[in-house]
Amino acid sequence: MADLDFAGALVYAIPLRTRFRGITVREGVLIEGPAGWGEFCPFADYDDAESVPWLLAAVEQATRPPPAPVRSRIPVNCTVPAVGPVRAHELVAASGCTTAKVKVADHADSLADDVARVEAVRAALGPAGRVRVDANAAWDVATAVRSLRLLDGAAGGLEYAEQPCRTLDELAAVRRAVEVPIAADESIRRADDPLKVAVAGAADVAVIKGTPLGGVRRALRVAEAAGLPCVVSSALETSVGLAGQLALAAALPELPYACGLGTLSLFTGDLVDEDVSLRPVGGSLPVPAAPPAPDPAKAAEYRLTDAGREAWWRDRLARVRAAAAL
Ligand SMILES: O=C(O)CCC(=O)c1ccccc1C(=O)O
Ligand SMILES: [Mg+2]
Repeated sequence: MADLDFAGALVYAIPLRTRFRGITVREGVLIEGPAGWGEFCPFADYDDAESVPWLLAAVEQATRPPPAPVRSRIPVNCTVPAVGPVRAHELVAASGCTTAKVKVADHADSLADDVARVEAVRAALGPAGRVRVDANAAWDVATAVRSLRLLDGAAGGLEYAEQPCRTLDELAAVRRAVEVPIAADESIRRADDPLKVAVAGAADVAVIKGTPLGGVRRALRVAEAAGLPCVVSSALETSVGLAGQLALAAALPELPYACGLGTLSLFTGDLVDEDVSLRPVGGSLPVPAAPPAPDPAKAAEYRLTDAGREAWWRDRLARVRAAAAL
């Protein structure tokens, strides 16, 4: 990969507005190549082997133009972290989205909080909106069934529930027991064979994250193998990496649901100029022809300044590059 500027990689750190997936500051690296900029941003708890597809996604974006789009705008959901009902209502009302994804099961005994959050989100969306929940594999089957019945009532009908439990067998058992459609997220990302998800009768919807799946082309193959309706979702990239996720959503043959790509609202800032920043307007995002380049002033503002931490990222990039044989 001689044409990629690994030495000139920009290491960033952007604070989040609310804690999400246990993190308060999003960190990553931007790398420039002949087709533009790519983003390498595996979460800190991912080991080198698990980070390889994240690097392949960055390399693909920096070296190859995206596949041909079949649509030019992508409807997105508002992502509601584990906040109180007043804040949840504000977030949804300010988002301009007609679909909201609500994080649930964030802590032990969260059900009363989850119900209040889901009720507030429904009130903010009105009866025509869609409410989905994401439990990030936190429940066992019995808890999932009990919780989803309650949350389905609180929502006045849930669009679907994302990854209520950890295993495919558990997802299949929940799916048989409740009316709420089931979406697989972690089960797709971490499966050796995404086809198993459909075969196991475990899900109605596949959540496809292009960054951990190794880029747009690999993710398109996973989507095809899954044989289910797909929702493209972010891994909390800046606008640079989100451009690739929009290219993926634009290239899928069918896109029946709003995508989880409105996540820049969880960030306090971005690395590109306001004009090209991928913040949803009126509940959708445009598909950029090429990834936006970082704005030098923004890159300077959010440059990771802790020297030890910066060295950790550069070292990690070198190790993952070696593991990927790039
Ligand atoms: O799907 C969305 O609305 C936003 C993306 C999202 O929730 C997410 C982002 C990073 C890591 C994990 C997840 C998740 O779906 O659990
Ligand atoms: Mg999820």
